[in-house]
Amino acid sequence: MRERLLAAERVKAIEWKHGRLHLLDQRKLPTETCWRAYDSAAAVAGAIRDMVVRGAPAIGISAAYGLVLGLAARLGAGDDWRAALEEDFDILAASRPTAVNLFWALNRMRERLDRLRADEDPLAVMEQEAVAIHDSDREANLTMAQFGVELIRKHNSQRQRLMTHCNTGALATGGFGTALGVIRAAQLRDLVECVHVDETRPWLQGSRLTAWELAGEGVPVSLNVDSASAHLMKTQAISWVIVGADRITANGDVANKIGTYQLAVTAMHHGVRFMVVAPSSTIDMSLENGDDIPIEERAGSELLEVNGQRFAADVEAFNPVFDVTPADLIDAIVTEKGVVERPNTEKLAELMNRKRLH
Ligand SMILES: CSC[C@H]1O[C@H](OP(=O)(O)O)[C@H](O)[C@@H]1O
Repeated sequence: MRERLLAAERVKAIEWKHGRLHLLDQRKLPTETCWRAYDSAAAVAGAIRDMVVRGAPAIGISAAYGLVLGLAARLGAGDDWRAALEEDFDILAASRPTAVNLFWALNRMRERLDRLRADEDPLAVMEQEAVAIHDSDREANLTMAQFGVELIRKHNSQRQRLMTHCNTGALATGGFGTALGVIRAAQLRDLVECVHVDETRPWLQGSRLTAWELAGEGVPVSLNVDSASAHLMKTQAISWVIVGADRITANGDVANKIGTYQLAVTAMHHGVRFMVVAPSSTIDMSLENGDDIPIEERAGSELLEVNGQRFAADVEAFNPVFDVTPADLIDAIVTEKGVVERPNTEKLAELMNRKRLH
């Protein structure tokens, strides 16, 4: 399966070359392919904030490269670069609040910096660490794709209908995707009759990004408005809802794109299995449950304006872009360390004690 996924790879969102970070501007997809080059930590923080790049793992990877860019500038200034670099850590950490992968990546970069030996070149070491974060995410996705497709086959080895929300593909990660990685693997194992894709308002990650990623690889896709997902689960034989995550707490509660919680409630009501696919860098054991996950609220203009046309004047807009799904609505959490069925605190603690495979 690993080789077949590698052979099928068509899409990437992040490239580090010649000491600069190149990001595919996801605000322009699918109608325009526009790559942007970044050469400072502040500019990368802006790209994360403005969702040029988005998706929990992709945000973490981009922040790691952003820190390398910050270090290059600080070393060049010749001042006490460690103290000056704190400003870059802070600006990157402030870019978006919910995806814990951002903080996991910055912490991993800080830990490597703290282990720097006098005979090591700081820039070379930190660039290697950022590349390692990127590569390990790709490897984790290949592993999770295999774990997830085996879980699907365990319950049903025939072609079946799957549902997904938002975008969890190559555009949201270091490659292949998390939930979309499982769906890609299911397609390669001839297990897919149709993938029902929620358009995922207001940013339309589903209709603009997921439909584009999957259709471009011949995966049968049916796009639906978010409010049709309950009707689909009632009237179609959907076997799994498969989604990603931005932060998973110690008890298995999951923060993910707004709309995920109601999908889970509806899935429980209709006997549809619910799978969350996320690398262990998404698991935040410092939070006991999902009540404490910071939920990002974005500008009301994302709801009230389209293509510069404002829908309604003087109208308040409530625009939280994540919600929290309680662990008891989740059938399985798939990570690169293994699969946790019926997640709870004890099972997640055991999983996190396992050695990372990549
Ligand atoms: C592979 S995790 C992707 C995760 O991130 C998305 O949020 P956003 O597009 O706002 O960064 C969404 O929650 C996805 O599940």
